[in-house]
Amino acid sequence: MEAGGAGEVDHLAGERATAQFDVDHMKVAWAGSRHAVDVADRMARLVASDPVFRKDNRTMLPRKELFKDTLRKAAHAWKRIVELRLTEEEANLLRLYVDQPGYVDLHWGMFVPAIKGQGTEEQQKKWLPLAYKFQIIGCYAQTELGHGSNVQGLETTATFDPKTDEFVMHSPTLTSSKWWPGGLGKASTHAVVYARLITEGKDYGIHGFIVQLRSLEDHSPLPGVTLGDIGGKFGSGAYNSMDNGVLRFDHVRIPRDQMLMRLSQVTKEGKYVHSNVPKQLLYGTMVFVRQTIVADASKALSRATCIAVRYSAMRKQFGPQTGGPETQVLNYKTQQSRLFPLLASAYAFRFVGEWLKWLYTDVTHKLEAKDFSTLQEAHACTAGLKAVTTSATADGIEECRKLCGGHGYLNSSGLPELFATYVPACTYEGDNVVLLLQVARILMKTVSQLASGKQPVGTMAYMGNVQYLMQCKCGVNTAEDWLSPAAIREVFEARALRMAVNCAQNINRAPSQEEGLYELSPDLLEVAVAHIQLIIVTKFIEKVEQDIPGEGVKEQLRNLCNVYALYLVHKHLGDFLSTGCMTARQGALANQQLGKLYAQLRPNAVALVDAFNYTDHYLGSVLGRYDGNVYPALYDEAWKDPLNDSPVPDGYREHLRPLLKQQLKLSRL
Ligand SMILES: CCCCCCCCCC/C=C\C/C=C/C(=O)SCCNC(=O)CCNC(=O)[C@H](O)C(C)(C)COP(=O)(O)OP(=O)(O)OC[C@H]1O[C@@H](n2cnc3c(N)ncnc32)[C@H](O)[C@@H]1OP(=O)(O)O
Ligand SMILES: Cc1cc2nc3c(=O)[nH]c(=O)nc-3n(C[C@H](O)[C@H](O)[C@H](O)COP(=O)(O)OP(=O)(O)OC[C@H]3O[C@@H](n4cnc5c(N)ncnc54)[C@H](O)[C@@H]3O)c2cc1C
Repeated sequence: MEAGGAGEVDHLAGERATAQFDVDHMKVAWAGSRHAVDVADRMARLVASDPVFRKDNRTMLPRKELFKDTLRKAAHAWKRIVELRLTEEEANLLRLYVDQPGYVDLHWGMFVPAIKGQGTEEQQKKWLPLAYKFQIIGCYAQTELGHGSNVQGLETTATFDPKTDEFVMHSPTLTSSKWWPGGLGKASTHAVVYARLITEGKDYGIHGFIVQLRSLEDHSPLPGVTLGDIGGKFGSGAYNSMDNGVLRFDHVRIPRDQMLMRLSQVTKEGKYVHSNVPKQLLYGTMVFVRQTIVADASKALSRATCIAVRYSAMRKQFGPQTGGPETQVLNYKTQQSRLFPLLASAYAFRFVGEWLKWLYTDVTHKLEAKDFSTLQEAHACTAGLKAVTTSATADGIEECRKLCGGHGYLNSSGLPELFATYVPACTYEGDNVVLLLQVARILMKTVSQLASGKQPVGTMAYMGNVQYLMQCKCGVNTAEDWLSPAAIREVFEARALRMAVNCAQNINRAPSQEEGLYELSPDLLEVAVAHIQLIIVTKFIEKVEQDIPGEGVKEQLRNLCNVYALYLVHKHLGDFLSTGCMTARQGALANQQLGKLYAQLRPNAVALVDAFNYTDHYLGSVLGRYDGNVYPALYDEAWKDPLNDSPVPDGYREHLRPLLKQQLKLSRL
């Protein structure tokens, strides 16, 4: 059943009637434009109405069948994209709503961007048309068995042979086996492989190479190439639809022009030439994907909160002492204090994701004009926001499962699979701790440059206001004072800066900078988190300050923004108090205001998740159904489990019957 379909009984109608804002306009605010709502709606319904894209049986499929199902869906999606002549925007949305991780994600999401970002014009002309038409399938083969985070530690070699004008790709050790790349195990014909470039006897470090892995005739691995899937992963269904793979090379030769040569080149004679650009541009594909992962975080968290809010509105437990109807669990203050910050976070991540996309596009234009000044800002923002939003989303999905009680643990709730599919986002595209330490190092560098008068820019500009922020006092006197965006912004800026300065001072006391960074790394993580939370809060405030049409929409977004900020104040009160940014009384007032905001949010909760405009197909949850008619659906769903195919289970004759007979004998004794 789909959102708002005709002829349904809406069990949540009462909830929808209490909304104090125009849901249709909120859909526009969420999606970014009316066009974005319409096109997403069209693609979601196209997928939901196509039986090939059915996914309600996914968690019951054995791995081989699941993988075949993924291949079928990917091929069918491509057929529909071609038949309907979908635009790139429509095609991306269609794939999103198919909602099954598979090789296409890496083909479009990493292989193509790697060639675009690191290939010369000539290389792009040769490879991209093949990739665009799916005449080749590509993946991104960087991580190895022995090294993932430490990219400079990769061991695969690409040794140039001037005699044949070829590179020789080789995996010298077991630990140099490529390990994890999605799509590599079974589907890809090609890969962008990251390997140490060796020419004229010298190791020039990591570079990218396009390597064909499988025959385009019969898909068998090419000579010298060992390929396979790395095995089952966490959860049922979930990321098991993806063929994360292992790859080894035994002296495999590729033409010289398959080295991605936009950033550096090797001549026919074997001379290494590095263009006058920062080496870190090699990491450009990761920066691009980290940016998309932030947008995906809001999608995953909004799905989980949509399920938990709708279910909490229909689920009833206990009731007033005086008797009468049971209470909707959404009315319990504890339920609200666990759920509403997650709902607010979904909105916060949506808007910061929108801003990050703008930043990424802006930086890309500057890079094209050979202006590299914003590269560090792009790295810090993508790495930090990726880390903070994915960690909060993974934790948030699990909290939503608990918020749905026992039924949340059923696969049919959609939450176990959503969690299992989502949680590796904390690891891939950079382990979150490793990424936060990158942000912290940049913050420490910025603090050390303050003394020399260098003015920080971009999202670190606030650090230039050091004199004021190190000594300012929070002016909040009443709970309502916490509704001031200026007050919120100031305490978040002061907290982030004071934590950074304190940490920098402690590092300076260490025998060496390196030792200080090592010893204080747990503190550095917290410094990075404080800075990134400031960015998210700031971008939400800026969003709310824009012109937002629709009755009551702006007010709801302001409430959500305040919930997000004050929830963080409450959660990290220790940081705010220990840095002297506020008093314990002001902390208590923040919490008092938070309670009032939850009460204001309560009548709008169901409508706020309706604004995500998700179909029941995309949500994939019996508990999150648009119509709220949960119990009959839960009951029906149970009977679909293969274990219920027969009333007497397989194994009865061998294992249950003898046991039961034996007990019978004993009882007769
Ligand atoms: C069609 C659209 C759909 C798209 C959606 C697709 C989504 C598909 C999602 C599919 C799911 C999963 C796919 C998963 C894929 C992967 O996981 S690929 C592998 C990812 N691997 C990693 O992320 C590894 C993490 N490690 C690193 O990034 C680096 O090794 C690390 C940064 C940790 C350290 O690098 P070093 O070179 O050793 O650098 P360091 O000494 O620390 O720093 C030197 C210098 O460089 C700066 N720096 C580092 N990284 C960057 C960067 N990315 N950009 C710019 N600058 C960078 C750093 O700040 C230092 O600067 P300084 O000035 O010298 O101090
Ligand atoms: C589902 C999935 C899909 C993937 N897809 C791809 C893909 O398509 N292509 C690809 O190339 N790779 C892929 N990867 C690999 C992924 O990018 C790496 O797993 C990731 O970068 C983390 O690296 P690692 O596994 O080496 O972790 P490790 O670095 O070994 O991490 C282990 C632990 O050590 C800690 N640690 C590591 N370094 C430090 C440090 N300097 N300071 C403090 N703590 C540290 C980490 O925080 C973590 O707790 C995928 C991984 C997963 C799980």
